[in-house]
Parts: sequence; structure tokens; C-alpha cells
Amino acid sequence: MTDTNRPVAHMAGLTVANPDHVLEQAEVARRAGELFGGALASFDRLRPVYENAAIDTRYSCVPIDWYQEAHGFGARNDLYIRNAVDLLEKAARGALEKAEMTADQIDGVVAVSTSGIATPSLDALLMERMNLRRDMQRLPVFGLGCAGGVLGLARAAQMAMSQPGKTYLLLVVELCGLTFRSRDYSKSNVIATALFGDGAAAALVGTHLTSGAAVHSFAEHTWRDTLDVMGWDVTDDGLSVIFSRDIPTHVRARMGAALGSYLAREGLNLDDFRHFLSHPGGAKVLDALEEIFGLAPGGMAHSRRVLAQFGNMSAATVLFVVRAAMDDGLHGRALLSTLGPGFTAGFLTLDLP
Ligand SMILES: CC(C)(COP(=O)(O)OP(=O)(O)OC[C@H]1O[C@@H](n2cnc3c(N)ncnc32)[C@H](O)[C@@H]1OP(=O)(O)O)[C@@H](O)C(=O)NCCC(=O)NCCSC(=O)/C=C/c1ccc(O)cc1
Repeated sequence: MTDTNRPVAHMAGLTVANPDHVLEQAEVARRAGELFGGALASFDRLRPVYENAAIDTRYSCVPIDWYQEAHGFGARNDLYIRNAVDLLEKAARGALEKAEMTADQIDGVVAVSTSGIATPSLDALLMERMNLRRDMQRLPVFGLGCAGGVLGLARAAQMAMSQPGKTYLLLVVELCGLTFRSRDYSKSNVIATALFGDGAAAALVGTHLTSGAAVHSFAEHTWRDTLDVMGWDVTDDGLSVIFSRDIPTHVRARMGAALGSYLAREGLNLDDFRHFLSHPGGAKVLDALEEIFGLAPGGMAHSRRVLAQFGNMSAATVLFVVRAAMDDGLHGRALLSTLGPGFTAGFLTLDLP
């Protein structure tokens, strides 16, 4: 149970950013038809997924023509590093401005991303760009996939709680589009063309930032024997997505118990939450989550709206959902939830101001 005497971490200045290229779902569907229609016998059966994905637009750091060409891992990753740092800089500067803070007040950075590789890591690259302090603590986080938004915030909150008065910059960026491989004719790859987009988010986390949203508690659960549900297969031309068609079924079968353990530990009930802000992995994942949370179909309006406007931007997406909820003036207790490789569920209770 949460220790009522411990300092509470707050998240302030939450800012989101997208790259410039807009992908319209109808245009993506048309291009995917050109690319896969001749080569994949079952493509006609897959055509409806573009509409059923409930996505209208997504953002991309490369123009749509890029997706029709073949690219090596190195070229993709160069694009990843350049665009990830640009987007993070935009989001981080926005977060500092909103929180009325300056770069030299940042004591540490948690930088979350799983869609590319950078060593020195993105936080070190941003340090040069933004003239961040030289004694800053750095925590790059790779591998949490879509769970990285909620669990990254949890890690930043944990650091803040252990160092009251220090300020941590949470950075999340995913450029999912860059992992698309035009010569991969698997169904998963086709489904991925209907779902994934690019985006970034940044926020400041600290026990002294009392104007922001308060992190009440968090938890995670990694299920046994589920390593094959989500992940990357590393190939010569990049990161090939593994995501099981059974994810919605897993959610229905297992998520309720994991959530129940977290709520019981914290002395909370579903009735204590005014809002449910989930990572929108896909339309069918949201259908399953709404059942688990006891909501009417479509009840997670903010998750669905973000999915429609931005697609699935992996870890960044849930922070877009929180931003949208706060922009709409929602306040009170919200349950954030997500799923990522492991196969892992992440939960976080956030009290919106
Ligand atoms: C809205 C969808 C996309 C389409 O719905 P639908 O049009 O009713 O289509 P179906 O669900 O019936 O699927 C059509 C066909 O595609 C197949 N399929 C259906 N998902 C699959 C499948 N993941 N594999 C491989 N065949 C499939 C499905 O079996 C079926 O095949 P077939 O029976 O032969 O007609 C719906 O499937 C949906 O919401 N699915 C949930 C998506 C989902 O699991 N999202 C959470 C995972 S997110 C994730 O893992 C992130 C990875 C990631 C990726 C990139 C990054 O850079 C970063 C991260």
C-alpha cells in the first residue's frame, strides 16, 4: 500500500511533438495495395484493416514515398537518430517553457525509446543540443516497447521520490514508421502499416513540481511464457515487428487479474477512477480494455481520439492521451495502462490537477 508519508512526484509541462509529414489512412491503404496486392495472395482479405483500425491520420518523419523503397538498417537508424533528437528537443523545450523552468534546472533524464538504437544514447545527444548540465544523471531505456510511456513515467517518478527536490526530464520518442520493411510480406507487417506512427513527448518530474499531475502509485506485471507475444526480430535490413494476433485475447484473459492485484495492493477500486487513459495499441485492444474496466464500448474516448489522429506511436502514445485529457480540462483520478514486450502490463494512477 502507498506510504502516505513518502514525497509525491508530480509531472509538469507535458508536451507532445510530431514530425511534419502527415499520412492519410486512405492514401496509406492505396499505397499498401500497390505494394502488397500483387505479392500477397491474402491481401484482399486484409484490405478492411485500414478502415477497421479506426485511424484517420498519422505522422511520419519521412515522406510517404520512402516507405515504398528498400532501406538498410544503417540508413534507417541514421534517420532514427537525427529525427528522434530533433523531436525530443522540440518536446523538451516545450515542456521547460510550460513548466517555467530552464535547462540548467534538470538533474536527470529518463530517455525512453525502442524503435531505434543510439549509443551514445539520445539523452547524451540532447545534452549537446540543449546545453544540459554536465552532472546530469542519464537513464536511457530501450526494450519496453509500447509499455515505455507508463513505465518510463514510473521510473522517473521513482527517481524523483528517492531524490526529493530534484528535477527529472522524461523523454519518450518512437519513430515506428522507420521500421517498416517494404519487402516483408507477412500479415503482421501489413497490419503494422495500418497502425503505427511517429511521435514524442516530454515532461518534467519532481516532488517539488506541485502544479502538475500527481503520480499516486504504479505497478507492472510480466506474464510467464509470453516472450513471443511482442518484440523485435533483428534482420539484416532492420527491426522486424513481432506482435501476436492474440493480443486482444490475452488482454481479456489476463489483464483483469494483474490490474486486480495492483488495485488491491493500493487499496483502490475501479470505482475510484474518473478516467481510464490507456495506450491505444489498436481498436481491438481498446475494445478488450473497455470490457476489463467495465466501460461502455467507446468509453475510452481520449485513447480512441488519439488513435484516430496519430495512430499507435508505441510508448509515446499514452502521454498524448494524458495531454488530450488535460487539454479537455479533465481532472481527478485517472488510471493509465499499457502493454509491452515481456509480455508486460504497466499501470499508473495519476491524479490530474
Ligand atoms: C483493427 C485491427 C488492426 C484490424 O481489425 P480487422 O480488420 O477486424 O482484422 P482482423 O483482426 O480480423 O485481422 C485480419 C487478418 O489479419 C490477421 N492478423 C490480425 N492481427 C495480426 C497480427 N498481429 N499478426 C498477424 N496477423 C494478424 C488476422 O488473423 C486476420 O487474418 P485471417 O484470419 O487470415 O483473415 C485489429 O486486428 C486490431 O486492433 N488488432 C490489435 C492490434 C494490436 O494487437 N495492437 C497491440 C500491439 S501494438 C505492438 O505490438 C507494437 C509494436 C510496435 C511496432 C512497431 C514499432 O516501431 C513499435 C512497436
